[in-house]
Amino acid sequence: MFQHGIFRIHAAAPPTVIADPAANAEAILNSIGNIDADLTVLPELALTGYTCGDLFGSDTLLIGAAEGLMRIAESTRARRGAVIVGLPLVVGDCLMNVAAVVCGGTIAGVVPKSFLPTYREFYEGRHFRPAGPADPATVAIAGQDIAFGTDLLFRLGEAVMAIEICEDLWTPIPPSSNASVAGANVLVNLSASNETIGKAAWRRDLVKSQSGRCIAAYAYVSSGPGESTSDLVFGGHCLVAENGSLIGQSRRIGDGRSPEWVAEMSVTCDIDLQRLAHDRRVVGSFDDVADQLKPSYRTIKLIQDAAKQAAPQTLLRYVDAHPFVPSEEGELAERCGEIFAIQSAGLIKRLSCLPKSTPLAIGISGGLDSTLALLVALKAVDAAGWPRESIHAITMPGFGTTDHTRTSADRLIESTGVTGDCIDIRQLCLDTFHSLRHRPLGLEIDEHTTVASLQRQLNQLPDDAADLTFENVQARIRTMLLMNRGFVLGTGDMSEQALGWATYNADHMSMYNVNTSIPKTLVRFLVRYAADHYFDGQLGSLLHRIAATPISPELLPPASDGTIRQNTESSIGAYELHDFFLYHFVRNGFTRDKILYLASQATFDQPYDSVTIAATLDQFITRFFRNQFKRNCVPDGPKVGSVSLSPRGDWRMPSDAGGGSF
Ligand SMILES: Nc1ncnc2c1ncn2[C@@H]1O[C@H](COP(=O)(O)OP(=O)(O)OC[C@H]2O[C@@H]([n+]3cccc(C(=O)O)c3)[C@H](O)[C@@H]2O)[C@@H](O)[C@H]1O
Ligand SMILES: Nc1ncnc2c1ncn2[C@@H]1O[C@H](COP(=O)(O)OP(=O)(O)OP(=O)(O)O)[C@@H](O)[C@H]1O
Ligand SMILES: NC(=O)CC[C@H](N)C(=O)O
Repeated sequence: MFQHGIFRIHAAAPPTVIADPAANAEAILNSIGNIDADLTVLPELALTGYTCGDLFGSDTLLIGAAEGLMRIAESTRARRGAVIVGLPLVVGDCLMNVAAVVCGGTIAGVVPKSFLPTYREFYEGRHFRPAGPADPATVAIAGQDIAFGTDLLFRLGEAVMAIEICEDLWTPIPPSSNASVAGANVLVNLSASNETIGKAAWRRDLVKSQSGRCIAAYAYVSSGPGESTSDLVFGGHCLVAENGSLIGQSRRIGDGRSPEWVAEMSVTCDIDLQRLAHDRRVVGSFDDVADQLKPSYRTIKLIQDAAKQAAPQTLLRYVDAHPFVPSEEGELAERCGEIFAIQSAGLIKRLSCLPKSTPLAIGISGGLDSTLALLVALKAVDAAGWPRESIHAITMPGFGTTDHTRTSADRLIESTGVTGDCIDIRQLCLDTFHSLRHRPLGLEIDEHTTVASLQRQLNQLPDDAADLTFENVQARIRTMLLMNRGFVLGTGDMSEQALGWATYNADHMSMYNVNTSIPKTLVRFLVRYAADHYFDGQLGSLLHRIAATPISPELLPPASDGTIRQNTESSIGAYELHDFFLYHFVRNGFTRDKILYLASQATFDQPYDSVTIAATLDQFITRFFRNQFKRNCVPDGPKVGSVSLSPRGDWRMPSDAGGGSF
């Protein structure tokens, strides 16, 4: 068993020899012999082949299948993990289509198929009896009584496995639905599902949606092309899904890749059982149906030799370094389009509650966040039929404003047809320092100090000069000016809120914040998307220039060459790390150790060493807890994704909770 709740599943459709159990057992053992997995799943009736027809009536075939099962069971004495294989089994006076679970050298239990397809190309009812209330609780195999029934769950470490067989999944209420409510988190399907046009997509959708509905892993293995092709062709489609997402799938006949005939299909995937457990706890409605469940389930604990439990350390699961930014271009564009539409729709509705053409005030810094808010506002006023002039885009240069962002801001305002204004806030700030008797960055000021003289002195300060009041006064003056101008559109993004990287009651406050649920790592892609799809020409190129600007609050003076000195990421750590932590901390509820482990498996844009990653995570956790008081009074704004920090909707936490133990 891996650490951190990682459970490895190998799903395989080995070569099949119709009606030759010994050959099939041999092929299975050859196929899975070197596989190191917690669970190996093989197809429906894999020991005989699914397409044996009336040969299922042959004693020779049935005895051979039982012998094949014993061989596979024996092989698990020397291997890690459980194996689940399909075979025909005599139960009382009938023949049943079953899945046998073997582990640690023994047969742990047998689960029969509940729903037999006997329509169109299928006629299982001719050979088998479905599971039913009269089924025995045990069945004799090679002189041993083995647990038998659809009420069996198999526990291996943190995994609780339930089994269904092919058609079971294609019914309105698959048996795995009840089993999941009874505690199963790994649902297994042994299948023989032939390929016809469009069926693979349907099968994949069923697997994905059942894994999502049951908040579980779902492993599906269909018979391979070695089955008889008298009438049907089987593709060997193996799929593993986890809570609605496909984690991996094998090749299959008809997948459009050559060569078309592959004897053996398989896929190996790592499932995250801790993530599933977290999601089940969070979705409180998940087991509301529990008291309507039929008879209780029997749980069989699988025993394996302790010496064989050590697992490989290389994770097969892809750990996305940028969970908020899809790496595939098409998916990224689709996501940006959807998010931009949600942001605009949120604002359009809010506008509908205001007197027409109320001034919408936005502070335009030339940075990414305010640009995105402006673009959303443009979309919203256009859609609401308000004139663009109702947007009041105001630049408010201060002591730290650089020419680069100032120029971007001016050009942005010019090229969008909004009402523009520029208010130099420095005199107001100087007056405020006087009133507060505050020495900005330690500099002496008196009645002779002018904005120009103060700016000169500020520009000569060393790079490490710091003064929080100096920064906050500028931010608060800007907000005061905006608030007296109209309905203020907030610009702060979700990552800033997570870290508390905003001045309380300044850029933290607004009347509506369209960026409230946008992670920082996605902002530049949203701006680029808008540039490419809605605002082409000159404005489009300007937006691309803005998208390339370093992230900075520009509250401290620029460096002597006029460039941005205060780089946010060098103060608080890289946003790509913070967004990674935010996703796993809030969305998945993972521990510090688990987040560090996942970070060690991800490929970030920058090559951070483990010390930097750990230190940045500590900074994230400390800031996240310390700054809940800011999040507890944020303005309304649209949620766009599963991760959201709204104190009304998604993340309710006392402001005085300590993060010491996290
Ligand atoms: N704020 C945000 N801004 C931009 N992107 C954001 C984001 N939060 C998550 N994302 C991204 O969205 C993607 C999908 O997120 P992930 O956490 O995997 O989301 P997932 O659990 O797969 O759910 C996808 C969507 O379906 C919804 N869902 C799923 C299952 C059940 C229910 C229900 O109501 O019962 C709803 C869920 O709320 C979410 O909106 C990820 O790439 C994630 O990083
Ligand atoms: N020079 C400025 N002129 C007008 N508004 C400003 C100026 N500087 C900051 N603001 C306003 O304050 C908000 C927060 O500024 P800050 O620079 O701290 O954050 P930011 O997240 O980097 O924002 P942006 O990416 O928009 O610069 C900005 O989004 C903007 O609305
Ligand atoms: N073996 C089965 O139960 C096959 C039936 C299933 N509906 C399929 O076509 O894949």
